[in-house]
Amino acid sequence: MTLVAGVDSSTQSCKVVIRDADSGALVREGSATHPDGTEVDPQAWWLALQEALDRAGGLADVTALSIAGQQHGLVALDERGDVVRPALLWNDVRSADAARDLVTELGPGAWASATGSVPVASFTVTKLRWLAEHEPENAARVAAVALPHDWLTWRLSGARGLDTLVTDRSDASGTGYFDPVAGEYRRDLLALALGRDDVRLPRVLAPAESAGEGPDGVTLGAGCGDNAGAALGLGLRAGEVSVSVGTSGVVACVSDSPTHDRSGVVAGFADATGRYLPLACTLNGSRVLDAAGALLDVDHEELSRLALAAAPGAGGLVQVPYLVGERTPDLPGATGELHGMTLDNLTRANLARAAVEGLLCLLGSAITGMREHGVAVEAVTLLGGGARSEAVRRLAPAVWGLPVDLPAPAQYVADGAARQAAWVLTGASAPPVWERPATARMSAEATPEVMERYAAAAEAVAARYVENDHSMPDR
Ligand SMILES: Nc1ncnc2c1ncn2[C@@H]1O[C@H](COP(=O)(O)OP(=O)(O)O)[C@@H](O)[C@H]1O
Ligand SMILES: O=C(CO)[C@@H](O)[C@H](O)COP(=O)(O)O
Repeated sequence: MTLVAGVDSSTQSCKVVIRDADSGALVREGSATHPDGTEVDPQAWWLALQEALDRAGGLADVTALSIAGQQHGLVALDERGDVVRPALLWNDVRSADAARDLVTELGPGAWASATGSVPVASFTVTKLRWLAEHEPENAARVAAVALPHDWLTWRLSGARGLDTLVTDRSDASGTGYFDPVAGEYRRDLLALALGRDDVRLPRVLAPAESAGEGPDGVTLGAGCGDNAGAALGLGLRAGEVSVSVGTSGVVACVSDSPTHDRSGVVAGFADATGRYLPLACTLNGSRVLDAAGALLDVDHEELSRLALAAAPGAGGLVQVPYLVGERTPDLPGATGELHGMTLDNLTRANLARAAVEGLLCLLGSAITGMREHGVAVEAVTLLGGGARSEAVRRLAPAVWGLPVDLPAPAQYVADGAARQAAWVLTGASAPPVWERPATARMSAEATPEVMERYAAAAEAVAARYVENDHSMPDR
């Protein structure tokens, strides 16, 4: 049996799956946690990767490996290959002003046609502008810029020199200085952000191209962004839509053609197979549930039980869950709000329900955003850690008014990376055919009034944010 490994180096943890390259059957797996925070020393990811690989039984009998990773994070390297400063992650919104300036300087239409996306604070390009403005000494030391998955692949390959850095088209498309249609970097946009363009960028490999050799002689794949990894792991076909409830919330769709949404709601990313992956991403995801559980002092199971014990609409309580600011809608400095409190409705069950409904409504607005920009959404496949919540699974079809397909909880991002690794071994024109995960379809009577009340509350939050001149709170 030929074994392949897939890694998901995500925001909160590192997960490894080891699968049979031919059938895709799961053989073993392991995971390790990442530190909290929106700036992280990449060394912590490296240590977590070693720990997760050990827990998954090591690489001695593994033939190929690919890494999928959280997108956008700025890993700035100096001439010796050392990190210049801790990485700034996709959910670090300190570059919100830089994003606004960059969009003003070029215009949203020009960004969308050049890169498929209008940059928000998550994008690497805005972090480079922030670095140039706020840490000029660090900015001057930058000799190469990598993304989390590029850096880990490079370390596994022996970190032999900046010229050996590689990436893939899916993750490059989230930088803000890559054109996914031409498959080329836009160094002019990098220079616009950093003030110079004499910086080495990872070579962009083809989907099934090898990135060289790693430990134990393992063949390395190019890797990919985590959302592209999930699409490959689920085996999403063109037109199929997924909703991931991880640290971020992501509505994504595999598409044969590129998108260029100048409103910025839909990011026009590439997928890991040569196609496209238009997606709408929220900054708030599973942690809305984590926070509600902590507030009510219950675990996830009890939070679900409480939420399902309350009536739809939580007795009038509406949570707008902008707990870490928000990206879709683009309100990086906003804070969360709880609306509609009365003596009667302020119960633990309603608080739990409002948290689950608030999260689902936020994701529902992202689904609406995708629809408004041309993506047909007839049903969605639900994944990510937050999809383990029974309340999320049961309430999603009602809040979204859509059938929801539930695959068994699994590491679909890591699975996609493993499938890419198997593809590198075949060198074929398409990834190996692995059985698609079986899904159970959940349907429910739609409760549009929940989304309507949420939309009114979210509008009030947005209006206040604009009135307050986009002030960023201390977090
Ligand atoms: N049963 C559950 N109900 C709700 N949330 C859960 C449950 N199990 C895990 N989570 C949450 O899922 C998140 C981790 O999901 P994951 O998709 O691995 O995130 P990421 O890929 O961003 O690191 C955590 O916030 C965790 O608390
Ligand atoms: O910023 C994005 C996509 O644009 C996020 O989806 C990150 O890629 C982080 O993913 P998770 O850790 O939440 O899976």
